[in-house]
Amino acid sequence: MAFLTVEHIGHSYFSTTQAKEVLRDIDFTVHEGEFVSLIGPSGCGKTTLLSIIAGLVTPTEGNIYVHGEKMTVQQPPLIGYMLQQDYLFPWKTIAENITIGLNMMEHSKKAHKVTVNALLKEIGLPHVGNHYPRELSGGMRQRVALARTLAVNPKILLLDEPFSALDYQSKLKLEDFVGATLKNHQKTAILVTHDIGEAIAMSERVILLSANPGTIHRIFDIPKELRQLSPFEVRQHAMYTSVFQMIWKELESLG
Ligand SMILES: Nc1ncnc2c1ncn2[C@@H]1O[C@H](COP(=O)(O)OP(=O)(O)OP(=O)(O)O)[C@@H](O)[C@H]1O
Repeated sequence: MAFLTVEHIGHSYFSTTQAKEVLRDIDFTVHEGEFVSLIGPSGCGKTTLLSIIAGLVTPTEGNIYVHGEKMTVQQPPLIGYMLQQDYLFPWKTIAENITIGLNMMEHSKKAHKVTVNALLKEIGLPHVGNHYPRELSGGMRQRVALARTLAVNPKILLLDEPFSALDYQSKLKLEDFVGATLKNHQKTAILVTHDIGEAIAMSERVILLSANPGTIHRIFDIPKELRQLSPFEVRQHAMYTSVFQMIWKELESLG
């Protein structure tokens, strides 16, 4: 059974004078532990689709199923979000920031401490728990944001351009880090990105949306040879350029 089923999703935004159809008949499934990317022209509805999957927006048409269960806005699945900005609270320490989601759950403070320490170690920042976000670089802050997301053990991770605010070197390092960490935790993830290279490097499948309204134009299966590599290694592989050119050509054909 598919872990996530996106079934005939359609969405329109309504104002007092008009309705704007943003998504039409979006249909795909994601398996447990799979990493899928959404790409497409600006304004084709990628963020709207993520918000629908997260249960933040009720679609005008269609349904979302997680593990076969129909999702409702009243009872959304436990979703982890990673965004372009890290949204760490500047007045809280790194450890307190990681604990924010955990505090809403019924665990003891001692259990929180164990989780936070394990995550700090995992993100390679074991000694920053008592520091404040302003003392960390952009890449380090995004690693903390990932730890905060993983702390609540979400069913699905939704990544909305989480690397786009970083310099190129930090972006490549963080792609590798996030890819390895999510694999390690066997998390199912959906990434929205404008960077075709990033989508190829991180994903098992790339879904290309066309715009006005957003529909699925084509789904690309990333070759097995690339899927076994880290994102950085994928970018060095001989097959990378041909996959890039194939997706680029399709994206260009959309105008
Ligand atoms: N709350 C809203 N109310 C009305 N229109 C909206 C709303 N949110 C988004 N839109 C419109 O819906 C369309 C799709 O927006 P969305 O942000 O989902 O696209 P996107 O593919 O993520 O864009 P980008 O790649 O530029 O980030 C756009 O035309 C946008 O202006």
